[in-house]
Amino acid sequence: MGALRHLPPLFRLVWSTSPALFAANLALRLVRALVPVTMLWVGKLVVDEVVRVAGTGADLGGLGAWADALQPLAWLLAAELGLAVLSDVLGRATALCDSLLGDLFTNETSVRLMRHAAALDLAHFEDADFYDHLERARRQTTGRLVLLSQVFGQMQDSITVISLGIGLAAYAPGLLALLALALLPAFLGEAHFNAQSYSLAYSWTPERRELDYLRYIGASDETAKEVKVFGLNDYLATRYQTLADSYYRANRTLAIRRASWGGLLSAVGSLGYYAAYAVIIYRTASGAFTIGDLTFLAGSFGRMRALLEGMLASFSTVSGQALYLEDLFSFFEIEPQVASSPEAVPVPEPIARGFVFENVGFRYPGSEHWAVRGLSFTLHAGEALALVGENGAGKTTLVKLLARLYDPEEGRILLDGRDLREYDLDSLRSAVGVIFQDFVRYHLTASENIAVGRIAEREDRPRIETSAQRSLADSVIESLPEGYEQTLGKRFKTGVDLSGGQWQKVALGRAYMRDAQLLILDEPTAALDARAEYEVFERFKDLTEGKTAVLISHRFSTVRMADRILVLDQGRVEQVGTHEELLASGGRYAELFELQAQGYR
Ligand SMILES: Nc1ncnc2c1ncn2[C@@H]1O[C@H](COP(=O)(O)OP(=O)(O)OP(=O)(O)O)[C@@H](O)[C@H]1O
Repeated sequence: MGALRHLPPLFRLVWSTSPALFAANLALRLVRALVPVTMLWVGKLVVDEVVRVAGTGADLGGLGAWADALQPLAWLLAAELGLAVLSDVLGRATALCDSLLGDLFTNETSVRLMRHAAALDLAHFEDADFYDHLERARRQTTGRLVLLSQVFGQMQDSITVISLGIGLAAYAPGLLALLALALLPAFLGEAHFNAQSYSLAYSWTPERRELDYLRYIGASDETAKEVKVFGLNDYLATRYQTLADSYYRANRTLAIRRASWGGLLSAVGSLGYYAAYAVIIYRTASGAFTIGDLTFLAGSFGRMRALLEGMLASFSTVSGQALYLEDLFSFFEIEPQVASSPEAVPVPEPIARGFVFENVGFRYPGSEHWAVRGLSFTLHAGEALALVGENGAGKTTLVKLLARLYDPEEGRILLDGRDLREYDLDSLRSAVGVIFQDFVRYHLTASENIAVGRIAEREDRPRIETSAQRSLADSVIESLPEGYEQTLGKRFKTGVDLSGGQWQKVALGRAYMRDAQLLILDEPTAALDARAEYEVFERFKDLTEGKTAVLISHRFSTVRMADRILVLDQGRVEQVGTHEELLASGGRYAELFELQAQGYR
């Protein structure tokens, strides 16, 4: 029952999707709800009339007498026919409203979910529990169609039951109470098993996610070649099967218990119904009820029992599904931690002095290990700074802090003397452009793949083409059958995949497209051939002209391009200086440089 508290917010959400459809749906259902009792009543009148006419023993031989005697019956039959047609029309109209409303609702909640997820912190996405939550919420946006029409159907059936109940109460209030009492155990049983199903599904979320993941790596374009050459298929299939089997077993136990108890408790309900029926037959036989009353009462009881049982089943589905709404609504309640403060100021344009890291320390959520700590250095406005260090030294983490994907746990980062947290987040993000090492290969058109660098300018074709030229992506794109309109990647039928280096040129185009005040390139040339790398560097100066740039690379040919170099080791600054200074000082930089140089000799 507690789960039902999610229904009012659900209704508000549905109402906001389309007030007109919502209201039409309710109105149609209200009318439809009253049709059954009216039909049963007309049916009773028909029977009573037939009995009456038969009882008068009137001679129906003459046409006139015949017409006179049967006229009321004809009217009654016409009324029944009208009601039957009305019921059918109303049924179709409500089904139409339900499906339109359901589709709109799915679209709207999906969009809301995407928007909300996008507003959350990166940290959330790196947290498995959050992912489970997101996954559960996501399932709600597609599955809730059924819930909606069930809730509406439930309301309609309740009105029908009440109307039948009023009719029945007029004849036999005691029997009504008997029926309600007999159905109660089945109702409680259903509610109990729902709660159990939900907690089973809930506790298995991580495993269900693993199942999805295994299914994905077992059969996806991105993993197919590695799965084949390593012969992973059997391993993955067996692993899937083992996990799926244990989930199946847990589910089966519950399903069997539910079915057994459900059968038993509903037999109690049937018992109540037949007891009431027996009483009605007895009282008709003893003359207390007419034959018409008998048909009305038997019909009403039958109808009511079917409705109550249906409602019971669907109530338990409704409350069961409403439990899952918890996931959706509580997902919407998650607030981002990295956000703009109300007094936030815009990022200065141009940045006058630059960024200062003051004793910055950061641990990833859930990790004991400091990714960076005691980090202090200055990134001057207009300079190109290279970050060098061994794997795991903290280079990417530093960049994430600079772009405020995370906030430091210790110390602070200043921009022109103000804490980064005092700036408006949108303005900060707009001033910063990052091309990550693991940039995204969007399976969209080539032009969109560059335009993502500044999506607001996606219609600015000259800007896209200039960006492509400068990042050397133009020759790649021009050789595609459909040029800039070519869909990239293999996900869609018309897509054409690129080589690693070609993708990197496209991604680099985003940096030119972005044209941000602070440009961060994480391994921008790792996949480029020697000639392309050389050419990119030729253009590097004009990419970073008048801008502040941060460059992460393991290639010293790239690193040398920078004005200054920061050597990181285990999350701390080990050395800072120009290439020449660092070589002369003979520390870690000189050592790493020498190691790489040796490889080329
Ligand atoms: N999302 C994460 N969650 C937890 N720990 C992380 C996460 N990302 C990185 N780390 C840890 O933080 C430390 C710094 O990682 P970072 O990615 O900044 O290194 P890096 O210098 O960029 O390395 P590479 O040269 O391999 O790209 C490492 O010890 C790493 O294990």
